[in-house]
Amino acid sequence: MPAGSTTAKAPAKTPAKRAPRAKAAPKAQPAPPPEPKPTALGIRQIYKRFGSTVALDGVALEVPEGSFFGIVGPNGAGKTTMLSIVSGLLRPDSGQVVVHDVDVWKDPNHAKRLIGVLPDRLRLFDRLTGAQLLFYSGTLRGLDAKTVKTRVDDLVTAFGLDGAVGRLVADYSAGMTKKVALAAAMIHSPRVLVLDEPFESVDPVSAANIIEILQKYVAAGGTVVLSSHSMDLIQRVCDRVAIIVAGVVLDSGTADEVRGGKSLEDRFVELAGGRKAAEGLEWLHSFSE
Ligand SMILES: Nc1ncnc2c1ncn2[C@@H]1O[C@H](COP(=O)(O)OP(=O)(O)OP(=O)(O)O)[C@@H](O)[C@H]1O
Repeated sequence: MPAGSTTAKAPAKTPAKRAPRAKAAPKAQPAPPPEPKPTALGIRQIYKRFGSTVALDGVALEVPEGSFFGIVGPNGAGKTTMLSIVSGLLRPDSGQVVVHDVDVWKDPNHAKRLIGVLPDRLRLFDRLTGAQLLFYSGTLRGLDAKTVKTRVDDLVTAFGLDGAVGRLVADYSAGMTKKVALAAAMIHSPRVLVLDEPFESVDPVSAANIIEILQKYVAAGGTVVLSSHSMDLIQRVCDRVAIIVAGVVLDSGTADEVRGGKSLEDRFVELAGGRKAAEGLEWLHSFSE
């Protein structure tokens, strides 16, 4: 027997009672990619000239349902022209716009029921009071009087216009006019809101209020497309962005994709061709009197 070996038999181990093996948890499957959202607004190869000025040079954009979509671009880039075409106010030379599968230019009546518009140059019936204007807007959209009245009351409260609705719109300040026009654009609960510079002239408290209204609208499945010169605001509230320069979309996508790690303002300045040096105005510094 080899040294070191032992004859003592180890006591036979009574097999420990095994706990019943827990069923293996099913392997976690990677979450399927989210279904792409349907297109709320499709802008397809839009061209528009005014005489020799090319305002839109083949603009194409897809805006998914439930987006808060911001359009930025320098003065004269074509933002208003594009939003006017999208909302059926201006006919393109060629191209197509669809809103929830309805062709804006083939079926304008149907398309306009789906869209609420805040145009750039407001042409409101300003000899009406705010309340009359809102009532008129709702009635024009085919709502019955009782529904319009309820919605007018809700909108007036939401936009903080309580003290102003009895006055003529012609006497409103620029910001109040913007707010009443925005309320009028929403009264028929459209599926897409097209807003050209909605925050221009609006004070910061009212702007925050409007943003909250729009965010709730988007959370409920509505789609907002707006233009603004406030890069900070667009960066803060929009989940998708397009940068338009000289009638061409130079970049579009999620806000993070477009920013590419920079601020939206820096990216905008980069695409818009950089800042111009403020030279040649020396005469401005030699005051006449
Ligand atoms: N009715 C019109 N007649 C002639 N030219 C026009 C008309 N409307 C727009 N344009 C021209 O088309 C181009 C695009 O103008 P648009 O108003 O769409 O620009 P924008 O991006 O909205 O500018 P801004 O930021 O200054 O509001 C500009 O060169 C403008 O002068």
